[in-house]
Amino acid sequence: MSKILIENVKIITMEKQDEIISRGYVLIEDSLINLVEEGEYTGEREGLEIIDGKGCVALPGLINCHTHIPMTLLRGYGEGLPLMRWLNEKIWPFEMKLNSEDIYAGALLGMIEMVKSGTTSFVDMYFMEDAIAKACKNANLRGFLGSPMIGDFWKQQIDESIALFGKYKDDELVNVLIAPHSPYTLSMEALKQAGEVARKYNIPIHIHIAETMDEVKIISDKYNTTPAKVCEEAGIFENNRTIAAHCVHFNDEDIDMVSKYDFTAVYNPQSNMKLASGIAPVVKMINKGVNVAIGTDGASSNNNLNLIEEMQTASYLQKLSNNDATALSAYETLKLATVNAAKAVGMEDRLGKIKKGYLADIILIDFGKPHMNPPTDVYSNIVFSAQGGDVRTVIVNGKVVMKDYILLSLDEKEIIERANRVFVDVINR
Ligand SMILES: CSC[C@H]1O[C@@H](n2cnc3c(O)ncnc32)[C@H](O)[C@@H]1O
Ligand SMILES: [Zn+2]
Repeated sequence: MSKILIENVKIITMEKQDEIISRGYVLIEDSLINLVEEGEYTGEREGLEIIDGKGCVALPGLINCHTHIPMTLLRGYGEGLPLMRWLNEKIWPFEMKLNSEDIYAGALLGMIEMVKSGTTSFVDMYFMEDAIAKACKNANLRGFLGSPMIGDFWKQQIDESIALFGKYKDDELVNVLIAPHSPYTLSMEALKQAGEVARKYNIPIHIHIAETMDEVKIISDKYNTTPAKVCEEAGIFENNRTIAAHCVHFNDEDIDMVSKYDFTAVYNPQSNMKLASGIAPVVKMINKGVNVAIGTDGASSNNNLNLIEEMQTASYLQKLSNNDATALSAYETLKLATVNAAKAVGMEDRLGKIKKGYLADIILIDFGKPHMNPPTDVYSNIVFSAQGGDVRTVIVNGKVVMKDYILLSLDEKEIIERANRVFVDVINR
């Protein structure tokens, strides 16, 4: 059995806002958290891997609820375009040339970036998810992976998802989702089938809904209703867990409707700002009881996968757009990336908190940096003052993947060089 002791550390459990252990320890046995206590560890030390957490704050690993991980390869590609032109003119022509090795290279680059900024789980949608699953295993990151259904090939794509589910159903790190791309890129028949297959296999759905006004118009012209209502009519939400990216252009009726389902709206503020898509009604959704999580979207519309930076933008944008400095506090924002995200993937009793019996996905943030002091309000310092590079140590599923800023499972230099080579190759193909 592997045992890790993190000691001398301040602990944010995310159980309650005022539940902060000012100096304590966490004992990890294999993949699980076994003890979370105040004070000194007095038990047997032989065989323990010790992590001294002095000067650090331990918190649950962050969960990025909407990504297209291999799009690190397209970072900065297709700049300055709104969504529909960005997809049609730049992104989709580039993606048509990608093979599974390219996707694997891009996924590893994304994983380095995520680990270094404190993300331990991510909810992804991309072509050839099997290559991304392989990268998850090599990097030791937790993935919730959906092979997309898009356009006319959805029947064979749904079969790919079922095969992927069969392959990984007992895996500790890889979880498979059903991923219909959106109501505007799929027929009603395809959306219905996505809902049915998700119910049959009891798999969550990952989809884009109501991202732009262009989408709202396309759907209104075709169905005379909203994108969210089309998904409801297709039975996507019925007895399914749905993780819906964007939800920017939800009206009040859409919000009331989704609040009745096991539905998570994923807020992607930087992508929505960069593509000028709009501002999601996050405060309204939370007040109506909708579970809201947070995601970066792909690195091409962001341009990074840094969830600490995303949390800061998330909160500031809601404060500004609601004209209310109390909107989406630091603590509420941290919940989007931990507790609410765990609920989104149906693992609220296993992920998103530092708690006995939970999976050992833990990060240590370095409070020794000038910009992290004085630590007046620990939540505010993490969400508003910290930078991705302040993440010192990362543990996923009880394995240390970064210790004292050094990556243990990935060769950073080699992965960056390979991704840069792939980008040039694909452009010239
Ligand atoms: C079919 S895999 C995912 C598909 O989605 C594309 N994509 C990336 N970002 C967005 C976004 O914000 N809205 C819609 N679609 C997006 C990605 O390039 C892949 O083609
Ligand atoms: Zn997306």
